[in-house]
Amino acid sequence: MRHRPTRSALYIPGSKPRALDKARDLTCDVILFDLEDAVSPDAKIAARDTLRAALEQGGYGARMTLVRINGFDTEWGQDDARAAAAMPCDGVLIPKVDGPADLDAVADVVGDVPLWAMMETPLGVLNAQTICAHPRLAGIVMGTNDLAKDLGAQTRDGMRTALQHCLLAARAAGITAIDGVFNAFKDDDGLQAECTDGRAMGFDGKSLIHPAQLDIANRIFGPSEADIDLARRQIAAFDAAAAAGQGVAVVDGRIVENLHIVTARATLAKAEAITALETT
Ligand SMILES: CC(C)(COP(=O)(O)OP(=O)(O)OC[C@H]1O[C@@H](n2cnc3c(N)ncnc32)[C@H](O)[C@@H]1OP(=O)(O)O)[C@@H](O)C(=O)NCCC(=O)NCCSC(=O)C[C@H](O)C(=O)O
Ligand SMILES: [Mg+2]
Repeated sequence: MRHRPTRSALYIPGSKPRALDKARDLTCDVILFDLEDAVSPDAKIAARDTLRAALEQGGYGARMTLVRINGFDTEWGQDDARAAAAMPCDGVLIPKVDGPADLDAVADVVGDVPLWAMMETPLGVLNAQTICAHPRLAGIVMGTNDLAKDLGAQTRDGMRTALQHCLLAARAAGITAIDGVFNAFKDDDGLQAECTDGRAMGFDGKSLIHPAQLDIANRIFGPSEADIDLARRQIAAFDAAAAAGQGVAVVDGRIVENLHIVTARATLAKAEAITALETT
């Protein structure tokens, strides 16, 4: 079960001290410290030191901290990986993963640091099963901008098969899956619709580009009061049914079986983990 909250995963350019500082007070569950696309080529080398200093200074609380490096097919990738391995972070996020060999190559450089993969190339999506089954992989983040570019997709629906295929692979491997970004960061209605869609598909959270997007993602990917109340009532009804020798209960006119109790317990565990994170 994935109990560490990942409702909101905010990209922060590793080259921007002001944004790195601001992130200490933001309500994101995951911070994606970026050395890749959010950093211009002329700022990439200096960004490593800027980011290392920010992480060493700390203040990011219990949020999950991942460092996105440049790919090993670029001049920066290997040095980024070496630098990230020495930073106090929870994992290294690898862009444009095409197959498990890309993970092996980074694993050889970073040692025991957990790996995360950006799923954003057609080949990577086709190889999602072997990528997600990699023993070092802790989670995936969808890269819908790169994916749309490579597919020629003009809408989210054009990427739906890829999104669901990657989600299936992540679930089969028991790892976390975070949805792609919504670029129009001033369009709250659009973000809400896309978060609702991602949650309905099964994603654990949404990657974000601006602090203004945090509240919507946290609300939609977190259990609501109604979800928590239903989970509690399902557990109570099922326990009562079991005590009476029944294998099935009924709540709000719907059957409740053991598998629903697994989901209900996960909902309560997620709510507790969110409360713990927010009070840290
Ligand atoms: C999109 C932005 C360039 C907008 O920046 P800005 O014009 O500064 O916005 P605001 O003036 O509204 O900012 C208000 C304050 O918020 C801070 N801020 C802004 N963005 C962030 C952030 N991401 N993290 C932390 N803090 C942030 C500003 O500093 C302002 O603070 P203050 O001065 O104290 O008031 C900008 O949001 C941005 O750069 N966003 C990140 C873009 C990014 O990371 N892009 C790459 C990742 S997306 C991607 O690559 C996905 C994937 O690979 C794919 O293929 O899909
Ligand atoms: Mg990308």
